[in-house]
Amino acid sequence: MTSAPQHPSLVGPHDEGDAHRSGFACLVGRPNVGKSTLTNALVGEKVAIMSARPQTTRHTIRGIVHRDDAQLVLVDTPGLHRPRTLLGERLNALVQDTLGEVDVVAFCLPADQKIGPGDRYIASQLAPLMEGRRAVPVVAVVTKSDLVDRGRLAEHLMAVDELARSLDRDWSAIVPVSARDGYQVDELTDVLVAHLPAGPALYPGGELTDEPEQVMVAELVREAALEGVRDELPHSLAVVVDEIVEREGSGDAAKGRPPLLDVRVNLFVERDSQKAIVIGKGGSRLREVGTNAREGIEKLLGTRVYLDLHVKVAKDWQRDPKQLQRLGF
Ligand SMILES: Nc1nc2c(ncn2[C@@H]2O[C@H](COP(=O)(O)OP(=O)(O)OP(=O)(O)O)[C@@H](O)[C@H]2O)c(=O)[nH]1
Repeated sequence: MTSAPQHPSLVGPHDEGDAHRSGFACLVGRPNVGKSTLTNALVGEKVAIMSARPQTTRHTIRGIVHRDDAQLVLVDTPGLHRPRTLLGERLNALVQDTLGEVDVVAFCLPADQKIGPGDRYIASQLAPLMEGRRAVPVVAVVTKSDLVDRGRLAEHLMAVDELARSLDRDWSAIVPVSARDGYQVDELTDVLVAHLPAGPALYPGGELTDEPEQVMVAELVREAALEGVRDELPHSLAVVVDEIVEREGSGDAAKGRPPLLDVRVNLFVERDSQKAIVIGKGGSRLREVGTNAREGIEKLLGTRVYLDLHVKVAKDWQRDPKQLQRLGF
């Protein structure tokens, strides 16, 4: 008796239909629909910063799904929303640019919420991308399926189908998933991979993300700085990493002592009153922010970190194009 190979895809030559595929997928959807959680479930490790509150994902964070037969690069976009400030407009422009370049778009609609104006707005933005010679396929992903029973899920799937029809389009597929339970996450990967062109891996093996370390460090500091004061500083905080440098002579490979990194970070707020909130009485809050953020940064970079935080006031940075550029938006 012969036993089946454990990894069939590793054994034997690929025939034509089995060619290695690689490319980009972009997750879009209203804030809080589960894009970051789904990215993490697909990639299998925590790469994007998650939050119970909407709109913390400001940067395009990519995770990479490595398989023997494919490499899928995921782009987790900031929530596509109606622009209110210049920053909002920039984010939307960024989203549109990203969408035009990817091989497939995954449009996330949560199972536990009726389709609303926000979803319709995004669908209307996607519609033009879905036609013409360079049409981008859009897969409708029904997230958080674990929160509803089968009957409601079936109803929701029909409503999602109807949403495309109302725009005279068709989704390439409709896939219900639960990132929490892992339900159909692999199936979704299969569906997305099927839309990628044949090609070699775009990024080397073990690499999980091509997001510059600096952006991820900034996200960790931003998360820690907003903890507990989001209502007071909703969108008024920008975080920029000034430098990450290894302290000379700090590491000793022979003794297994990792080097110490000096990480210098600027936090920009819009008003003096906000600066006071971030710093706290006698600097107590800022110290706490530093401790919490440092823990995450040490995990991310895999070494000891000395975190140096500076809070600065940059008036009305959200509305000023020059300031925005300086802050990396
Ligand atoms: N029950 C359940 N909850 C989920 C699932 N996926 C995400 N959530 C929760 O939904 C909330 C929002 O998830 P995120 O992944 O941060 O949503 P997002 O779309 O990335 O949000 P933004 O960054 O604001 O655009 C979090 O509280 C998650 O725990 C799921 O599959 N099932």
